Amino acid sequence: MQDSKTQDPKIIVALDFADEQDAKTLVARLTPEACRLKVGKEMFTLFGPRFVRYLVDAGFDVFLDLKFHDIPNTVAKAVAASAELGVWMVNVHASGGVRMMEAARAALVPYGDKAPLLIGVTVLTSMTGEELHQTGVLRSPAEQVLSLARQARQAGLDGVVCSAQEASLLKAELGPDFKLVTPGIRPAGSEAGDQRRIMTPEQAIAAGSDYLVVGRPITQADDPAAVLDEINRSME
Ligand SMILES: O=c1ccn([C@@H]2O[C@H](COP(=O)(O)O)[C@@H](O)[C@H]2O)c(=O)[nH]1
Repeated sequence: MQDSKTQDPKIIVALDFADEQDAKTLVARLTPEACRLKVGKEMFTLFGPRFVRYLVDAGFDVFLDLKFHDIPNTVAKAVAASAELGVWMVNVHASGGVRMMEAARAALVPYGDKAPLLIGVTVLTSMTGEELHQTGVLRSPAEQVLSLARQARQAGLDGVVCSAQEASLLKAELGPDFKLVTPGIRPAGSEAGDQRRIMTPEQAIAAGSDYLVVGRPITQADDPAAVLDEINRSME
């Protein structure tokens, strides 16, 4: 789905709430001009497609972050089901392989310019190099991210999820049009929590991130809309 908005908000607010009303209260304080929204595994498991449609109907671009990873046929069907929800972006794990990603790409062809952006997850931003090694991958995170991003581009995906720490490398290697979606964003002074490969919003934009996923620094703030405004202003 291409941008129909005049503005192109860079921040994607990660709605990770156990309570649907809490999420809706936050959403009521946000606007589609100031941010996009992400629904992940927690809220989708609790509240399902109905909650996604609520956000789409409210005019927000929605990133459905379910990180599909399965056999090609199953992933293709799941990606097509996501397109039916009218989401703006959907993702699959790039480590599922080129054939799986090609099947996902093909499943979106019938949707034409209404198809969501299709993005490959590379190495989770919560992972350190040591943790990656423990999974059997002996490359550094940057090397593994680049390898998976190359496969994602080969399969025709629109971009990848990576950490902003890898953004300048990927922009240099894969060009300006391949979208980089970067979680692990932490404004200076905020808690890293379980994230490990982090950057501030200003650093992420300077490194070449196209979209910055920000969850807890906004959703757990006393005034989430004010924090979002501050982040948007810091990136101008
Ligand atoms: O590599 C990844 C992929 C996805 N995520 C998701 O982004 C948000 C980040 O939330 P914070 O509260 O800002 O840490 C969360 O929904 C993750 O599931 C990621 O962090 N890293």
